[in-house]
Amino acid sequence: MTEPNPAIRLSLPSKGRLAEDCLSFLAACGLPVYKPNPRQYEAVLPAIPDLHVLFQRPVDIAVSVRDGSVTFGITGRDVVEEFKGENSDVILLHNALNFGGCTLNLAVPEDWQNVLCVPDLTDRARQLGRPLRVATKYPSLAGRFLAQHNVPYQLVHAEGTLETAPAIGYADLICDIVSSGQTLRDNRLRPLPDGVLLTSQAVLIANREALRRNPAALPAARQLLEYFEAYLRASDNLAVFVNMRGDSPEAIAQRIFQECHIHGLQGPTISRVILPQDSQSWYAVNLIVPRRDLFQTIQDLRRIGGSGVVAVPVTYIFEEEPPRYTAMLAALNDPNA
Ligand SMILES: Nc1ncnc2c1ncn2[C@@H]1O[C@H](COP(=O)(O)OP(=O)(O)OP(=O)(O)O)[C@@H](O)[C@H]1O
Ligand SMILES: O=P(O)(O)OC[C@H]1O[C@H](OP(=O)(O)OP(=O)(O)O)[C@H](O)[C@@H]1O
Ligand SMILES: [Mg+2]
Repeated sequence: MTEPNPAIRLSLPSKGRLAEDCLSFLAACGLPVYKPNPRQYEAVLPAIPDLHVLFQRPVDIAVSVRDGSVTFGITGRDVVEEFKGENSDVILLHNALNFGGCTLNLAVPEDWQNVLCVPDLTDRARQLGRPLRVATKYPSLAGRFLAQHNVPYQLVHAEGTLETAPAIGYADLICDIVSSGQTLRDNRLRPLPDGVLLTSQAVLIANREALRRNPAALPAARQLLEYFEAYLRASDNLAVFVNMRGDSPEAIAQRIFQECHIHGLQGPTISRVILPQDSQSWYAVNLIVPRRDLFQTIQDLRRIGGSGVVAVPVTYIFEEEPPRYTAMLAALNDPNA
């Protein structure tokens, strides 16, 4: 096997919520990661042998890609937004990898009865006669949001479980990640409905200058994006096969166009079923349909004479060009960026 190119680095989460889901996502995309030694912070991705895979903390991934020491990274959009800095070289290659979904929220103690929305925080600070102490690991995003909403605030930096800060007494409220909301409830905190700073999920980022400097990284970017896009597009769809009587493929297509809600990606593929003796003509119809439309599709196909509907998962749907790769090339060629 080719040795990885040390200059083309992909950093993946080493721990926390994203670590396992990231490896499962890559494997499901057909890009499994092989870690020769479980204790080592390096690995290979046999499908893209040029890539040198590293493992880092999610925050450190955002920082390493920003600095250019790492070319590509998969981490949460929340940490990318917090750490990318002004006029940064971080470019978002894929903004929705469909795991690590969460929001960054302001949450207050449940018993703050008069605080139901963000503007109420300003009144609360006035009553207390001092800025509100906000515990967070996102000082930049939290500071900007609170300033925009004219809330007098003082940030309290905290590591570990922030949700205990108000009960212990070293902060008044928190700004942290929420997913199911269970951690907030366990700590008698309540999210403010208009206090959502950001919706996050796992994203693929790259360093613009590292890509410009090293054109050998472009085929790796292309392959990552091809597989990610084709896999994510396919995971929402099913391939449906059904046999149908009819005089001709065109006649069956007409019935489908007139009677069905679902027509497939471009249109149905219809091919003749060869029978041992020449009786009636049968045709096999193939369609790609959104998973959520399966029930409707089965009913539609039955109504127009379909029999024996088979539905199977789709692994990949490749478009002619991965749109996000084209967008990446445009971002690299933009002389103002
Ligand atoms: N409950 C959650 N559900 C879904 N995604 C989450 C959740 N909590 C965090 N994330 C995502 O995972 C990323 C890493 O968070 P996590 O708490 O796992 O990191 P960590 O490595 O434990 O960091 P730290 O040591 O600072 O706590 C976050 O930046 C966010 O994008
Ligand atoms: O809304 P929920 O579903 O309860 O999830 C939110 C919690 O998840 C994350 O912490 P995590 O559990 O990863 O632990 P950590 O504090 O050690 O990072 C985050 O920091 C919240 O505390
Ligand atoms: Mg954590």
